[in-house]
Amino acid sequence: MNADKKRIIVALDYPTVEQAVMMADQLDPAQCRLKVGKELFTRGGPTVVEQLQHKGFDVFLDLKFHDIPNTTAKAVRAAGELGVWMVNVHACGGRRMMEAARNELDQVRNNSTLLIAVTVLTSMEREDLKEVGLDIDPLDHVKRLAVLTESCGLDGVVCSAHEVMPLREVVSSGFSLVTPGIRPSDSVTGDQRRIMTPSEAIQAGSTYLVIGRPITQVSNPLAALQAIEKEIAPFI
Ligand SMILES: O=c1ccn([C@@H]2O[C@H](COP(=O)(O)O)[C@@H](O)[C@H]2O)c(=O)[nH]1
Repeated sequence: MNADKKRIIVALDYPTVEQAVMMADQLDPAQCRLKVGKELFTRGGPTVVEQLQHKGFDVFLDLKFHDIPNTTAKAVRAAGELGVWMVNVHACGGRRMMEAARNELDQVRNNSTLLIAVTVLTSMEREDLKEVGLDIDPLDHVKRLAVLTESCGLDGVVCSAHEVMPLREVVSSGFSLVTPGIRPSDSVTGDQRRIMTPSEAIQAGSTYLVIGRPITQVSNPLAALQAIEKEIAPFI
């Protein structure tokens, strides 16, 4: 049972701060959260995060840190000090990196930032893993990384909605499962591979749905968001 009714995180993947802020201005912080990723952060830096926070939004800073433990931990600390709602690292950085990040974040005063880890990118399928030397089913790798992530004291993982049900057998119920790769039935897949519709993902048990282009790249973003909210409403 998820008490949090704000289940949609809108990915503000825009090339300019102006476009991102214009989109945020059409949204309601009581209804959704926002994600700032690599493109927008590289353009706008911490200022764009603060602008969105000032408008009342919880911000997921999706920079997927992956580096040596000290560097990753200090970057996560910076995110915590910025007061973001959620920040992430790559689980494949391993135990020492994730534990260092957890410890560093815990030292930030009055901090409530959620720290999660990316397992296998939703754009990857079995063949992609094979090419990088991992000849295994994505689900098996996601499970392994999720169990490792929880044992390092993190708050959740990024995975595809396909993995949510099997993951619940190996992680605790309070562990957040954040799922991008969400595609309403009438939207294009693009570069995503392990996809699900919003209602399927919620019914599978996703804690949060990360949705970008199906909302931000259509002619009427607000209508698209409202349609998704309506689609998932019976299941939350
Ligand atoms: O495995 C992952 C991790 C992160 N993402 C991010 O989510 C959004 C998805 O955007 P769409 O436009 O809905 O595809 C995007 O910002 C990715 O960087 C992901 O897709 N998969």
